[in-house]
Amino acid sequence: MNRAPPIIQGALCSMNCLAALLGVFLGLKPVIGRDASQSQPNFLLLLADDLGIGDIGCYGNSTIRTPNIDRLAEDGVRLTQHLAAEAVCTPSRAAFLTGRYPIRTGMTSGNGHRVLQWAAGAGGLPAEEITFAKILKEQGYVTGLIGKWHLGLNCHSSSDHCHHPLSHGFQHFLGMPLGMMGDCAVAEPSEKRMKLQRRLHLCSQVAAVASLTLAAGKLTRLIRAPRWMLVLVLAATTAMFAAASRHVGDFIIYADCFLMRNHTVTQQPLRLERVTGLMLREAETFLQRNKHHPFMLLVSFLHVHIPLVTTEDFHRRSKHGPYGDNVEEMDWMVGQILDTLDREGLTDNTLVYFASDHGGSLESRVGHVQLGGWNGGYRGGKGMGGWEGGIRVPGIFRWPGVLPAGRVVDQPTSMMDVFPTVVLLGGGAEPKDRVIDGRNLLPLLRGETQHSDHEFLLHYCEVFLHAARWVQRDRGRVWKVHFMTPNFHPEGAGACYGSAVCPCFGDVTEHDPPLLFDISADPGETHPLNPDSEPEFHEVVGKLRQEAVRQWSSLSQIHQQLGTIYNIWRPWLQPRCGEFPHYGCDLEE
Ligand SMILES: C[C@]12CC[C@@H]3c4ccc(OS(=O)(=O)O)cc4CC[C@H]3[C@@H]1CCC2=O
Ligand SMILES: [Ca+2]
Repeated sequence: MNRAPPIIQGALCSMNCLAALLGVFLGLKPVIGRDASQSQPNFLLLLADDLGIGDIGCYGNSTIRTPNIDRLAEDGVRLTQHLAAEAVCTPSRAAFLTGRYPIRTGMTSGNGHRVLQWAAGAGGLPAEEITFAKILKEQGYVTGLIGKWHLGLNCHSSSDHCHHPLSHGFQHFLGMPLGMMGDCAVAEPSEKRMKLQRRLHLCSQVAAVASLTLAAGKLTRLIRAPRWMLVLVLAATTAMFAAASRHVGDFIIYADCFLMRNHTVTQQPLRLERVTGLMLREAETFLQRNKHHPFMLLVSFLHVHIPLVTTEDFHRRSKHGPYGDNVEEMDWMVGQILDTLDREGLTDNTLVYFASDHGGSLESRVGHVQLGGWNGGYRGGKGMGGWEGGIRVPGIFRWPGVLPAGRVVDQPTSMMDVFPTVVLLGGGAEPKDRVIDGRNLLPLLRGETQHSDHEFLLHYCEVFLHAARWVQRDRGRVWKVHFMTPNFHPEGAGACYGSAVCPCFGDVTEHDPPLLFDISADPGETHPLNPDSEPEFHEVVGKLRQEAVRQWSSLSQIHQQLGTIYNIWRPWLQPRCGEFPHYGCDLEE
């Protein structure tokens, strides 16, 4: 790495000293040079599922009430250009936990699968990947995960738990190994059921046509077979597929929608009406039990993913239908957890972080009722690799006395930055044997620097590079180019209505020259620049192309964990409780 010449080092040193003095003036405690064993802060990480950045008050929403999240921002630092590494769940969460782009960890695909699709699939976060939970555990932290995982479960048998949270540094787990889905409530819109049913119908139609062809062959004496055999084949295939497609919904509820407590399946199928209370109670007991010990607790909400499971108390409370009710309930849950932190005297020594795994889903709607989130003034949403609405997420940090209250940071930051930030604060070190793409956020959060440590951020959709961002520090500008964008349906609609998410390849437009935006001046990506309007067009595009090639050549060969063979349902990997023929259980009180 290049070292700065002595004169600049001197200047940097005095800048740091000034920043430190300013910190003391503002009442902030120094954090550098702390004795890790005495002052390891606790970490409470709160992660929403599918929440749009425009859905909370402190990011501009004036109709959904989120007083608890807003207070977190008032008392801490709010990031306005905080970015998920991908616009869907599995790759984004893998990057969050490892600090690495999903293309490095294999937590992506090149075939349209996008996320892990079955709890009984074989793909998942590889054992050799290092999560911040693993490092913090080694540093003496008690680590816990409550809620959604979606990073795999088993490799070879239904209980090897090779990808389970407890194999990745978490010591306590209560939650859904896959995550909440529309199909967990047999509700509309469905994410998997409809597609599976469509496939089964297609199969039954093919079988019917084959049987009819046989019949015709027999009638014309071209094929020899007894008539009863034909009738039987025709009836059996259509009955089988009709029955199968009718029971697909029940099958998914059983196969994917269940709770695990550590290594045991404790509720199958999940009892939707009880899960919010269960998660809250678990968070409370975790905080009480570990208040005398450094801890890291990740509360990975099942809110605000469809089917928008909301308790009776919050029904029809918001002005935004079932989605708004669900956001308001999640905000209330945040308040309950923060209250516990207060009651247990943990607030001052706990760094709290709040974010969403990616942007709100524009396609989640039934008729004209919108069931997905709103991404403020940003274009696009969940599943769209490059457009800002899919990847720009809320990002709030609070640590009283250490981080300035009410600070707003507009610089680009990534959810991958949480990895080095918590690892270093916890007294650990970043792994040296692999590329870590995240950057320590502490200097930026404390105001010791005004600049993002990222010069480039690349925005992949599966393995396809859809867009890239360059922070041109000397000019204070943030550029973004789009190499590919999804084609919307209907044309110009702003989303891929009729599908769960937009595709990453195939039905996309490749831009040559790429679309260029000055994100600092045009965050809504409304005015693409061209070589005539922007003299730096070719320089910026060239720079970003060069970075894309540089990063591509730094990758090593790796198995795609979301590829088809790892991402299909394997009966022998199916976690279950109960005994044949009475599968299912409820061991949670
Ligand atoms: C439709 C699909 C199966 C469902 C896949 C899906 C499910 C849940 C998602 O939400 S989250 O990212 O976990 O929060 C996202 C997706 C996106 C891809 C969907 C799959 C495409 C092919 C297929 O059969
Ligand atoms: Ca999600």
